[in-house]
Amino acid sequence: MLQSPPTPMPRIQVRGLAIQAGGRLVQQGLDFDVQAGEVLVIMGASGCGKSTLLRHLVGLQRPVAGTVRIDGDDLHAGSAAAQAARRRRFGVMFQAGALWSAMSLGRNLMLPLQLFTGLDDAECARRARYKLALVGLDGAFDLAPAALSGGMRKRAALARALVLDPTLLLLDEPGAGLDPANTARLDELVLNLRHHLGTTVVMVTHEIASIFAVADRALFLDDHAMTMTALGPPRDLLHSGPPAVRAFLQRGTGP
Ligand SMILES: Nc1ncnc2c1ncn2[C@@H]1O[C@H](COP(=O)(O)OP(=O)(O)OP(=O)(O)O)[C@@H](O)[C@H]1O
Repeated sequence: MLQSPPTPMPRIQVRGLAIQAGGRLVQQGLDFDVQAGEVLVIMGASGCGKSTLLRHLVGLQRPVAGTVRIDGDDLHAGSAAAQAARRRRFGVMFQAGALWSAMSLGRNLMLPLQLFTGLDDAECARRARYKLALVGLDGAFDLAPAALSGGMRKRAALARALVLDPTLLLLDEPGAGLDPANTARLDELVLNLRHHLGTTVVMVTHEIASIFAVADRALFLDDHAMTMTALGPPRDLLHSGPPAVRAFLQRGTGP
C-alpha cells in the first residue's frame, strides 16, 4: 500500500493561542504553522495585535492560553537556560530597530557574537563586516548609528538580526518609515536570505506591496473578531478571501 510522505515538522507551531497586551485580550484561538523556508506575513489593522503576536512567537511574552512550539519544543518549557538557548535560534528586528548609539555600527554587530559565541575579536569583526556587506553597508563598519540615514539604519538593524546566523528571522515592520525604493530593497534582502540560506521568515507589515512581494502565505488578524480570519497566499486571499481581507489587500492594488 502506498504511504503518504511524512509531513515535515513545522519550524513554528501555534495552537489555541490567546494573547494579551496591556492586560487586555487582543487575539485568541490562533492556530497556524510556519514551515521551514517559508515567508509568512502577519497583517491586519493597526492595533489588532501583530507586534504582540510576534513577541509571543519569540517567547518575550507568555500566552494567556495555548502554545508556541519551535522545532517541536514548547517555547516556555524547560530551564531558563534551555529557554534562552532556544531563543538564540531567532534573529529579531523590532520596530524601533534599536542600535546602541555609543558604539560604532561594527561594534553593534560584534556584540552578540562576543556575548554568545566565544569567537575572538578578529573573527567577530570579520563576521560583522560580512553581514554589513550582505545588506549593502560595506564600508559602514566605523560609522556611528547617528550618521546613518533611516534606510541605512533599518538595513543595519537587519544585519544585526542576522549576525548569529539565525535560521528563523522575525521582523516587525521593517519597511516602516522608508520610501518605496528602500522598502523594496529590504523585501529583496529578505527573499535573498530565504533563497540562499533557507531562512524561515515571519514578518509583520502594513505595506501591501511588501505583502505581495515576499509572502508565501499571509495571516490576517481581525481586530473586531479578535482572531485570525484568513491564512493563505496573498493572491488567493485578494481574490477569494473574506470581504474584510479582500478590502485590506485591495488598498494597494487600485488604479
Ligand atoms: N504595553 C501596553 N500597554 C497597554 N496597551 C498596549 C500595550 N502594548 C500594546 N497595547 C495595545 O494592544 C493592542 C495591540 O498592540 P500591538 O502593538 O500588538 O498592535 P499592532 O497590530 O502591532 O499595531 P500597529 O500596526 O499599530 O503597530 C493595541 O491596541 C495597543 O494599543
